[in-house]
Amino acid sequence: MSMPTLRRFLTQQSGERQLNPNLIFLVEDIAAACRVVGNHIRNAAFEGTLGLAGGSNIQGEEQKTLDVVADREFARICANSPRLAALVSEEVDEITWLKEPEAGDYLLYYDPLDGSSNIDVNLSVGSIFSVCEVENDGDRDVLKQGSRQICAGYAIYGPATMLVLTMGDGVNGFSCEHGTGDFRLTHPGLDIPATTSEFAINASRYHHWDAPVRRYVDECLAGGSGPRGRAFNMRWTASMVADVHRILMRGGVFLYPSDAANRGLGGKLRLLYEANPMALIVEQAGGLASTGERRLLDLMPESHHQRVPVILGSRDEVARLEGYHRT
Ligand SMILES: O=P(O)(O)OC[C@H]1O[C@](O)(COP(=O)(O)O)[C@@H](O)[C@@H]1O
Ligand SMILES: [Mg+2]
Ligand SMILES: [Mg+2]
Repeated sequence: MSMPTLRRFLTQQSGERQLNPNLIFLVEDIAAACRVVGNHIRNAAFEGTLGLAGGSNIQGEEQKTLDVVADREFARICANSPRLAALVSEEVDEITWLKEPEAGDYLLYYDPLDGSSNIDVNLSVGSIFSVCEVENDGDRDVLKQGSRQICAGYAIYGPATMLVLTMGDGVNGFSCEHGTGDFRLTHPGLDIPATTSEFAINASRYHHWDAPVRRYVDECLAGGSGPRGRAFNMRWTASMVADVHRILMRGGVFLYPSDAANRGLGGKLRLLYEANPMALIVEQAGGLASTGERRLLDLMPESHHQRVPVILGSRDEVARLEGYHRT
């Protein structure tokens, strides 16, 4: 079975799908950053980087030392990319401008370490990223609709490190080969089944949920004798990357909805570097991604750390949830 490297995959796209060499450089830098972050995570006990960093980010969340390390590595490695104009990171309050933006330059949005509450218990975590293009010379607007993303992906640091990538033409999974460090195409053409019997939600928030979400989960939990007429399974890892990865591998639906406790903040997950990249990946793999009321990729961002409700995964379940929100 042929397993081309990420470089070979990116450079072999032909015809209309041919990629700009500067975008290839950037994706390779992102992959290098993910490889380095994965190594730091694996060596954290030796490097003394487990535990809290002692500060908090703009979201008021306590930073883990590895949140800070991962952010620094992304910035250090990707800043080499020739046409990268700006970085928007979960861990940095302001936008980092690397150059005067020109039309065709790139904007990189990233969550350097996702699911960081799992770090100290040695469970799967990841990094999420998204790339948009500067439209006009001098344009410093980073608030782009998700549908304008030209590339999105994530790395999962699990039993194997994997990079899952879309360049707007399907979704492909690359595994990091231990020893060479090469990312090789091991999971081409990922496709989310339209139907599923598995959902993922933090059920400890049940008492905060709105009626449509309660209805959906209650119906799933009712099993074979309930309105859905079949048994559902439930999984929640508290790492969006791990939960979305499972959905790409075997289907499912993921919910971090708006609820009575997070509505004032807009939701929990961040639009530009969590929801949008995952929404593009899920749609490109044949699934749907919604706030419950609207397609995520159509939202017009209002601020670069904006939070949103997220419901994504297998088409039939997301469509059903949207239906419950309409009634
Ligand atoms: O702790 P909760 O409420 O279950 O939230 C878990 C969610 O928060 C997140 O950890 C947020 O990501 P960060 O670790 O980047 O802040 C998601 O990965 C995950 O889905
Ligand atoms: Mg995150
Ligand atoms: Mg994070």
